Amino acid sequence: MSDPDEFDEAMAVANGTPTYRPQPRPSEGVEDDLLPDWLSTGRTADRASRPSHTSRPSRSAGRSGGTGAAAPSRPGRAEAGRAERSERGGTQRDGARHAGPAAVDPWEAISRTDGKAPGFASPAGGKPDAGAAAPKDTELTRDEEGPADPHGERRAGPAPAPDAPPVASDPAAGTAAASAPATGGAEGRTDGPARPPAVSWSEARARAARAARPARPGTLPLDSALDHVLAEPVVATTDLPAFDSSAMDGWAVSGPGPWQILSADTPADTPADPPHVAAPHVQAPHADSPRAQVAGAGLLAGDPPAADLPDGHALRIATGARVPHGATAVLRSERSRVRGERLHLGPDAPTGSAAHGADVRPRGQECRSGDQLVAAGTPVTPAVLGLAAAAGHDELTVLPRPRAEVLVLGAELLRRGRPREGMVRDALGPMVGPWLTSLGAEVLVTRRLGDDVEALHEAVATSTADLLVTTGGTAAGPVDHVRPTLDRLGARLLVDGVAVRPGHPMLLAELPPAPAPTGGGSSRESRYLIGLPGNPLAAVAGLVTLAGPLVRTLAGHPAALADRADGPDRPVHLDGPDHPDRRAHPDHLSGARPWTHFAVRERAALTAAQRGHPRDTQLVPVHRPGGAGTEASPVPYTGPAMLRGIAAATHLAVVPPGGLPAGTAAELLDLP
Ligand SMILES: Nc1nc2c(c(=O)[nH]1)N[C@H]1C(S)=C(S)[C@@H](COP(=O)(O)OP(=O)(O)OC[C@H]3O[C@@H](n4cnc5c(N)ncnc54)[C@H](O)[C@@H]3O)O[C@H]1N2
Ligand code: MOO
Repeated sequence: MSDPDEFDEAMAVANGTPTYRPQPRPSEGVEDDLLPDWLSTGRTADRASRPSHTSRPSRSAGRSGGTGAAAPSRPGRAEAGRAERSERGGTQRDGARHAGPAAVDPWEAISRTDGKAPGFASPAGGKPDAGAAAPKDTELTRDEEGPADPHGERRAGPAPAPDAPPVASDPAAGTAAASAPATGGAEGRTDGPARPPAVSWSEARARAARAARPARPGTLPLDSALDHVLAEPVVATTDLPAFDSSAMDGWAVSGPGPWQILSADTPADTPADPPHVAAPHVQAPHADSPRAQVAGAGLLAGDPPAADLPDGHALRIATGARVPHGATAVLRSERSRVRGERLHLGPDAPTGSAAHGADVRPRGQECRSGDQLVAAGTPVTPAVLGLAAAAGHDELTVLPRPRAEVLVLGAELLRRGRPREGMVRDALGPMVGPWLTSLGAEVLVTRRLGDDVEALHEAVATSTADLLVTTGGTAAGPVDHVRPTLDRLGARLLVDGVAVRPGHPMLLAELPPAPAPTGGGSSRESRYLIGLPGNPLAAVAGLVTLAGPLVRTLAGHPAALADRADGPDRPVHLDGPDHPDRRAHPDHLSGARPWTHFAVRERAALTAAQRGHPRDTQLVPVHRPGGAGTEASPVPYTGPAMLRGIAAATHLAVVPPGGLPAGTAAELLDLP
């Protein structure tokens, strides 16, 4: 099929309907000592290997997928009635335009999306956190209550002739002129301005991964450190356990039994559970210790040290309590029997129930003071937080997460209610922010800007976020403002179209430095903008192709190493742990961490042949009900404008140009 877009739509209905069953996510570990290597990884070389974008290639010769088809007009956008609706506007336009996150110091900017504002202190003396905004959701588009533009401003000019030259200094005029039909294939041109050939899918990923590096580390309190990457290892501040402690509720005993109970009030000849044993030789408990409330319970967790336990004696003890000096074992209550004032092994007690050391957790069993518990470069999971606390830490030294803003473009988008009158619901506003969060970004705000080119320019020019992600407006339509706005701002396009279906108009740009922050701003060298195509599945393709590698890099995630090592499309065989590619590309580190679901190089045989695109990589939503090592089935409803298929999918399969026969292994990308 020669028309790539016809191809895309045809593929949407070509796939069969598989049976869907839930499946577990893969889980892998994270290697030690990754971060130091990572931080020293070829920054200079990476910069040098970047394409030069200081002078952007001319767009004077058009850019298409080879069919010469005219750009499909976007429903209603050019219609007078539509413009009129837009001009009625909404109520939040001006407010929304200024509704970006307050400028804050980068070290103040590490905030949780629940609105808490933890301190993020640089070890090098950074400022304490003054708080950062919770993610916001603003709009410049219409909602159920009415149109969103109170002033009737619709600044984008009419669509120019297809071959009109770009006018970079005039955003309205340059809007459509600079946007040739964006088909992204490496070959085939029609009328309209020229674009450079789209880069291959894997080269695009590699460029995104190499574009940036993590910012300076800082410290965060434990309750704010989740999902950050450790910049320093977690080291034990003490032995764990810090003292010999009881592993069971029962009796601390000294020597072989029977034992004399250090109490006089235990009923005679009764099972010893629960005994009521006073421990007169135990020191007075702290006022706030459990013993203060439980008289006669023996030694409880949290009690101060007890006196030595004499040979041949027993003392009631609870799980977690400090084992007194002189005790040789803990005898579980269910394995004991009390007769009068003496404690015996119960009739069913297994051999060794009171052997030396039985049911005692010796000091240092888990670690010694100074032991490394978690390596630098490891993502902070809930378990890491727990371990860090157990090991005596109140805060962790981590890399800041990249701070992202989402700009949703399109005046045809409804924020609430049912699609109607040529308008569609905004499917990307609710999706892109959480997707970026799952990748490791801190999403500051999602703004809806309609088709207002000036609002877009202002939003991009004034943002202090590390990463801006736009949706829509990447193609050739009259109100596709993203590329012209980047031109106007002097941005460098690092990726200008990708040979992938869907999603070929996607782009990645490095923005000029942020405006001088008032009260804070980014600590990073650069700001980036990812332009996601407006077709929803194409936007997903942009997220996995560009946002995944870039965000992982900015966040310092070890999986970014594999992204950076990516290159031109090539077959990948990483089946064995000793395969040289696998050693060079530590993709096995990506694991199933909360925001690292984009494991790379996972593979599965496909149950159905994939015709593939003649020139471009194709990303195919698949479902793999059997989990790792089993086949993956393409799902139906995967047209570029559809999300039904991807919502049912577990992965995106990477189908190289030319397709794959059934049963052939395809690379799989995990989905969040
Ligand atoms: N002449 C050509 N026109 C188009 C080409 C092409 O090669 N030549 N490529 C098509 C492809 S493929 C894509 S993808 C789109 C990308 O266009 P934009 O990034 O400019 O996106 P829009 O035009 O704004 O929107 C496209 C489509 O998606 C809908 N949309 C946009 N945003 C949302 C949202 N937040 N939620 C739901 N749906 C959204 C929008 O209504 C349009 O239907 O360009 C093609 N054109
Ligand atoms: O089909 Mo478009 O490839 O980017 O959705």
